[in-house]
Amino acid sequence: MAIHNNLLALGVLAFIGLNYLILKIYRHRSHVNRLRKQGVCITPGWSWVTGHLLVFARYARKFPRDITMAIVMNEMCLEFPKTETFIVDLWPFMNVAIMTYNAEAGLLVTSKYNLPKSPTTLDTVKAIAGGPNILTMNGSDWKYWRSLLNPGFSAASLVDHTSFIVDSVNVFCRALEEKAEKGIILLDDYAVKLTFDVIMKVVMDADINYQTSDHPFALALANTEAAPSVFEARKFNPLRPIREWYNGYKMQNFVTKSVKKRFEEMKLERLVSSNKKRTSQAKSVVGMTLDSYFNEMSSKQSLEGVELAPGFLNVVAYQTRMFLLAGNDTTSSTIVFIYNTIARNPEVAAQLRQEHETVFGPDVSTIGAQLKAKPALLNDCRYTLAVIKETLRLYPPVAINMRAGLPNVSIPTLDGDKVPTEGCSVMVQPYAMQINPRIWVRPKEFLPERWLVSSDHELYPPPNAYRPFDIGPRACIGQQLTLNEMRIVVIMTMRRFDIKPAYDEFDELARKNLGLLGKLKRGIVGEGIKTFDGDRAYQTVKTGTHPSDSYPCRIELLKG
Ligand code: HEM
Repeated sequence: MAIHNNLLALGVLAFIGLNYLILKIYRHRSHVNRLRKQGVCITPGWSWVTGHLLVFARYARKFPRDITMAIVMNEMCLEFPKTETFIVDLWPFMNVAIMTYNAEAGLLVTSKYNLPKSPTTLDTVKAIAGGPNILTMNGSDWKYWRSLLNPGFSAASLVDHTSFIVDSVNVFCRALEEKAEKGIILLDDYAVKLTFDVIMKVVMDADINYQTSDHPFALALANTEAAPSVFEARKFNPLRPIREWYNGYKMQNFVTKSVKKRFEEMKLERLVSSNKKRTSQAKSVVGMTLDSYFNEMSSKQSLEGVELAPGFLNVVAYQTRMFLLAGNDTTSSTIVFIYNTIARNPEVAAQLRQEHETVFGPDVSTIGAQLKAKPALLNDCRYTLAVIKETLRLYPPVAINMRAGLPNVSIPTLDGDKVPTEGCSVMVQPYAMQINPRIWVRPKEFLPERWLVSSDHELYPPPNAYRPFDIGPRACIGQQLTLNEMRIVVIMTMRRFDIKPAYDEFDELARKNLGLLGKLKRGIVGEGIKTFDGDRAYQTVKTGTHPSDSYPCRIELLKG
């Protein structure tokens, strides 16, 4: 009898669940259908049951399995040259999405209307950041944090960072030197460690030396997947939430401990100096945050027994974790793609070396000291900056800017229609926009000179169509820092090393080392597609953006 009752209860629950699901699907698809009937431009092949999921899967089959979603989206974009804005329905993976790669529409979304960040943004980064943070917040919360942290990224503060960036790049160079002429290395691993050392210093004022020894936070971060590609099975791994919880716990633990320690140090400094305005440690993200915490306390309040409020400590930890994510893989993957584009364009390498010799002279060993003494020398390397900008045009590491639609806000299409945004996610596609053949001349070619020509030249970049850092009030706070860091890396390595991709050798080795199961699988499904646009190095996602297979390469030492 008891079993019978339990089965009945289960049956009723399943029935309610199924009806709820059907109702949800119906509501969602009706929204798309309404837009369709209004004549809004929509990707062909939509169905009431699967939306565009099967269409998307068909597009995805043309690419390597691990490629970023943005490249697949770009392929969809190519179908809409007349509107440059269209609807895609990938529910339940995402809300009804308005995709746009139109420069003017993108500007409206992120500047004029400055649409709010979509709740999906927090879902995507929650495993890493732990909770709401500057990237995901809206309204007054966001304003508070942005104005608090902006000064730490001002030109004057960035000059202060030059010295430790140079030191970190020196460690990077020593690591490459050790591996030079010795076999294949995975360059991405080295670049990630370098950028992690730098971002830890900027955010927490911590010298963690991840380039020379392991670090628990970095390992936990690397093991957490922010947003695996939509079509990857690992997204559905039932163990994933447990692993994410464990890594999140380790990250939160490390950050809160460090913040508490810093809080006590700053408190002591204020007590000793009785200067309640600013302490010497207020330059890092954590330092600035704690400084404002002290400053907001009533001046009469004694510092002696003051503790950090647990709620505030948590928010600081979320912000810190977000910064460590935002500043790491974005920069490291761009560094690797810079080397890749240089390897594919030898004339670019020659021009870079020529520029560095002109600015810093023939003795490569003095570059670090020169940069420390005069950080403004970076500005004399205009071609270097052009190479970095052009790499970011073709390989933008943040491949989608997602916002939430609002009532009464519509996005114009190129042919003059309007797409109502209410209830939709609005997704600006920087990659598709940055290679849009309607507005860019020779869009797929790597041409650093675009960034050096005058405005009447045909190669001159079209307005508002270059947005690797986003455009508008929510644009990347770290963009000048990362451009400085990347310039220092290129300047300090170009005349010491020649870096060549070694995918052929790597793939051959992988084929030889295949186990029985691997061979069987290859026999059945084949090797799969391994290149994009003829290049074996393409963008994949793991935590953030990374080059495929971590970029196997060989390092050659240059005499000089
Ligand atoms: C090549 C390197 C980088 C690229 C391409 C990049 C790109 C971007 C983009 C596109 C956004 C807007 C994201 C969105 O709308 O969802 C953004 C925001 C942000 N970035 Fe970066 N970023 C880079 C490096 C950095 C670094 C080094 C830091 C840290 C110092 C950083 C910190 C942030 C933060 C905190 C935000 C949120 C800003 C806000 O909403 O107010 N980024 N970045």
